[in-house]
Amino acid sequence: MKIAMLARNANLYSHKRLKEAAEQRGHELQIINTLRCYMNIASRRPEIFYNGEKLKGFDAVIPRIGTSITFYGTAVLRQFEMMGVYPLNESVGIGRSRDKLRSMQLLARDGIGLPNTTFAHDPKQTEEVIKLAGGAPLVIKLLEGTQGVGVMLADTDKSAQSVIEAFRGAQVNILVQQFIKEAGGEDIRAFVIGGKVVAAMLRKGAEGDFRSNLHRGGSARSIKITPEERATAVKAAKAMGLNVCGVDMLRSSSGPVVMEVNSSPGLEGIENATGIDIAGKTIEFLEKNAKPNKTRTRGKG
Ligand SMILES: Nc1ncnc2c1ncn2[C@@H]1O[C@H](COP(=O)(O)OP(=O)(O)OP(=O)(O)O)[C@@H](O)[C@H]1O
Ligand SMILES: [Mg+2]
Ligand SMILES: [Mg+2]
Repeated sequence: MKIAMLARNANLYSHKRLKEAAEQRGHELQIINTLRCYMNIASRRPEIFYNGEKLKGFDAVIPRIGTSITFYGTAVLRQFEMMGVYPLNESVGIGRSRDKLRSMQLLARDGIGLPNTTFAHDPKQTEEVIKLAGGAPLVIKLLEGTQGVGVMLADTDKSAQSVIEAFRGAQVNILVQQFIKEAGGEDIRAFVIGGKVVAAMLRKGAEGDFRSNLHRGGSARSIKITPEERATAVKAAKAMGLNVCGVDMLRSSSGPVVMEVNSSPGLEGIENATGIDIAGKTIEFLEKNAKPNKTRTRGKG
């Protein structure tokens, strides 16, 4: 196969591992800097150019699009889709995953367990929103945060109110969510490839932090998840329309609840914690599925 990987930094662990895994299996993998691609949206003749040359002959594309370039990155990926190149994850699925509210709505529709979540535009509804989410303690999240930045815990209704009002005043979109205290600062990352959980880890936040993100100083270890957790992760991936993703869940007293689904999950934490060759499994998935014009998005946008 000839594989394109849309990524900005070729030296990141995940990117190096995917390249290595592809080459080990006899494929060619070209790292393409997403922001340096330019496109010709010509009628019936979609083209992408890179460093002055037309990109052609690719069987598959691996999107590793950072959250800061979602708009341009998904446009470049969509152009590959229009050309009939098989995407590891489709542009539509990535777009969904980048908006927490949109993701939650899709997951809720499919009956997937979620923390009680509320959203409002009008600052006058703050009190109602707090009540609807079940009252303090509450978690307040920026709609487009990542790596745990922009996730806050409000201990009282009063502090929740002032945080919500501050963000609303600054025109920032937020979610207000029930705090799952019984999770004890731990969450589960289930790594899904092609409708199966291939690895799972338990992440624990740094001392005194309720956020378990590894980027915030958390630690991780391999765990065996329950059949219910496994089914929830698989269902969440399907609801989002993602072939490869990291499903983050909390262990609540009423079973697993999904916090978010990451469409470009990092490989370093999960490979180190579990010893599982995620990069190899990803390339294997492409070997089985990457056929020309197999993308479902093609023609749908
Ligand atoms: N409702 C909640 N109850 C308890 N803990 C929570 C809740 N929501 C988030 N957390 C904790 O905060 C962390 C960060 O939250 P979340 O994953 O939603 O944010 P993020 O910034 O998008 O992170 P990521 O880098 O994983 O995309 C979670 O991993 C979890 O440990
Ligand atoms: Mg996120
Ligand atoms: Mg998270």
